[in-house]
Amino acid sequence: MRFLITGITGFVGPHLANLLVRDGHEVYGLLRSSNGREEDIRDVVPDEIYGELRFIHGDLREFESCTQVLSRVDFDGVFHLAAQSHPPTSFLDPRGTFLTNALGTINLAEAIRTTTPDCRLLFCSTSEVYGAPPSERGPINEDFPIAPVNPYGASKAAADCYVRERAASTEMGFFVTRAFSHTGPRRARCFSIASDAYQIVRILDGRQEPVIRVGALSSRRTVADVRDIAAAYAALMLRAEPATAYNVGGEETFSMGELLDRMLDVTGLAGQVEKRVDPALVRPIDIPVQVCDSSRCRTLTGWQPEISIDRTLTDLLEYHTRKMGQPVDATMARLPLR
Ligand SMILES: Nc1nc2c(ncn2[C@@H]2O[C@H](COP(=O)(O)OP(=O)(O)O[C@H]3O[C@H](CO)[C@@H](O)[C@H](O)[C@@H]3O)[C@@H](O)[C@H]2O)c(=O)[nH]1
Repeated sequence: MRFLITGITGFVGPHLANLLVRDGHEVYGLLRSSNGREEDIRDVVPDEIYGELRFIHGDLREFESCTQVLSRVDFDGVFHLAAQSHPPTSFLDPRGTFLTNALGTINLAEAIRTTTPDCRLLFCSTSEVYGAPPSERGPINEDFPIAPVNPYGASKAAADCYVRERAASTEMGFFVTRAFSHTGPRRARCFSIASDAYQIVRILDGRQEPVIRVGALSSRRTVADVRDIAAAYAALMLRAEPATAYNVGGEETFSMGELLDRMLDVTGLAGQVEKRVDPALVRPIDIPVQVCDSSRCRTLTGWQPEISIDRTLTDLLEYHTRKMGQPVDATMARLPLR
């Protein structure tokens, strides 16, 4: 089949591209006209896969640009991953966040409807649309109320509702995924677990004093590996019901502090670093706990997470070591999983 991935230079996009190419699909990546850089994905895309990928330029914020992209190639499905995905940034730039996340999705969906109505659309929404439901209600399933607590969640909720409404009111094959917390190789260091991993690598390398700047270590999340999330998206593209939302998430729930301690343990730094709360990393409005119920996706597709949290954390540490341009061996020799 022939697929388009928006957000090909983002976090999940390259992992999804790997998987789809390996499964024999034809894969195109959408690059933003102004600053799309194909090379950005080479850190997790091996040469043989990279050679198979094709790229198209386009700007989701412009409707005409979306229709041009969709008119050029006859896609069977679009994985719409492109977004302003950082909740703290959404407080600083709510208009930009809505422009990309809400209007960008409307442009894309409307372009599909008017040019290639048989094309399926996976809209990558988020667990953030549920906000912070009381933890005594148990794991969050898709029937929980939409109640975002930041502009990022609100922008995704708007697009999430729009996509499902369009599919319910028309014949369009549009559906929604709501991924819970995920991390792994390529995770940017502005996100919590990757921020901790990055600092650990710097400390091991002697570039940072043994002090880790942290935010809310008490926050609890069901955490998955990014490669498992990509596999769920691929499985859902083939089987999802139109107008339906699917939670996607890991097996286990951890506090951010527990994950930091695991990384300190495996790198031999436990007890040797100070964890110092940085007010800049403490969010004025935060979500204390989110536990995922992804049984709808699992029952439909048979998908389940395969990668252990220890493997995920080790690969994340290795990724940031390589990214820093350091010889991997010195740091990685400390990791027992290698
Ligand atoms: N360990 C640690 N945790 C921190 C730090 N700073 C903040 N936290 C806390 O860790 C939690 C998770 O934050 P992130 O992993 O940065 O991501 P997020 O804000 O939950 O958003 C991500 O996940 C969503 C899905 O659940 C995505 O939709 C979103 O795009 C993004 O990927 C939050 O409660 C945050 O306050 C830190 O330095 N270290």
